[in-house]
Amino acid sequence: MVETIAYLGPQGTFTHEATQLLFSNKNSELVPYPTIPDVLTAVDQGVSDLAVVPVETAVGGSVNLTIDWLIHHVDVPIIGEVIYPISQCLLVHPQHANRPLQDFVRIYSHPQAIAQCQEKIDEICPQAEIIYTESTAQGATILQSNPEDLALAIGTKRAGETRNLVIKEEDIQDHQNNFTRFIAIGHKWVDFQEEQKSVKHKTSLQVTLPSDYPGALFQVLATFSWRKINLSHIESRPTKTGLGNYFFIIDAELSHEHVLMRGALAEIKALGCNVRVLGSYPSFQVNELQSLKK
Ligand SMILES: O=C(O)C(=O)C[C@]1(C(=O)O)C=C[C@@H](O)C=C1
Repeated sequence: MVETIAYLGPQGTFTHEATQLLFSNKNSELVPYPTIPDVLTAVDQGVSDLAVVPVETAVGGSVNLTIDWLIHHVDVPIIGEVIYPISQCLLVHPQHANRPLQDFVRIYSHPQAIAQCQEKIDEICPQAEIIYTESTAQGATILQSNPEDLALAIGTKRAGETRNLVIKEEDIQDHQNNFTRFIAIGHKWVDFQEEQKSVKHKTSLQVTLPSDYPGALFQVLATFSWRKINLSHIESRPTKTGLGNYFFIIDAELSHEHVLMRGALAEIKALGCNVRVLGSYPSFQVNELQSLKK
């Protein structure tokens, strides 16, 4: 049966690339949605089998929209993640390909892509107005359909190629270690493509501390520490029930079925914490963009 996989589109986003990478061995139909809530809702409501969204970027940190929707609006487990290198390209409409960069009055892109290229923009096009879009590929689409607009877009090479735009420059991000973490969610377990090497197995937890309990967070962290379970991420997000009320989101590098993790979870519950397992899943790391070009 053909699986449907929702992703943050349109075609040519970094999320699209990450989705193709994760599911390239599958007989699947990739369906673009314009916003992160639309993607997550599609799988929550059963319109789509699986979904892929960004969850953390190297420059901007956590993608709060993704985390808040996973916590507050949908109830679908994380089943995999890929840490993927982001190569930003400067795109231009062919009609303006030979113009000097100081002629351009606008740049379209996703806020994270702009942040990743801020120094470059200040250097080559400081006069341009920044117009934020829902995705990098949406910016490329706007450029394609408005040839009269003296504008640039920042996004994937593929977004430029598929829209007949000119790739003016590649790798324009300010820092070369520019990775984004994408997660796949779904109600069914998936065998990711065989050549993918799972470098780690992670478990993501949402922990609510008991109120008025001195040192509660310290004790939660100690349950992992003395079992030597490595934590790759910890952050707090508002419970939305009142000022100062927070959940902790903790990523631990072990399967939730491992005896040590089961022990840690039991101990955290015994402390009076509420624990929700957001997912226990393989984590893949792609170091070189070359491995995608197949
Ligand atoms: O706009 C895209 O191409 C996306 O896939 C979104 C997104 C993000 O949310 O950070 C993904 C990776 C890059 O960091 C820039 C943008």
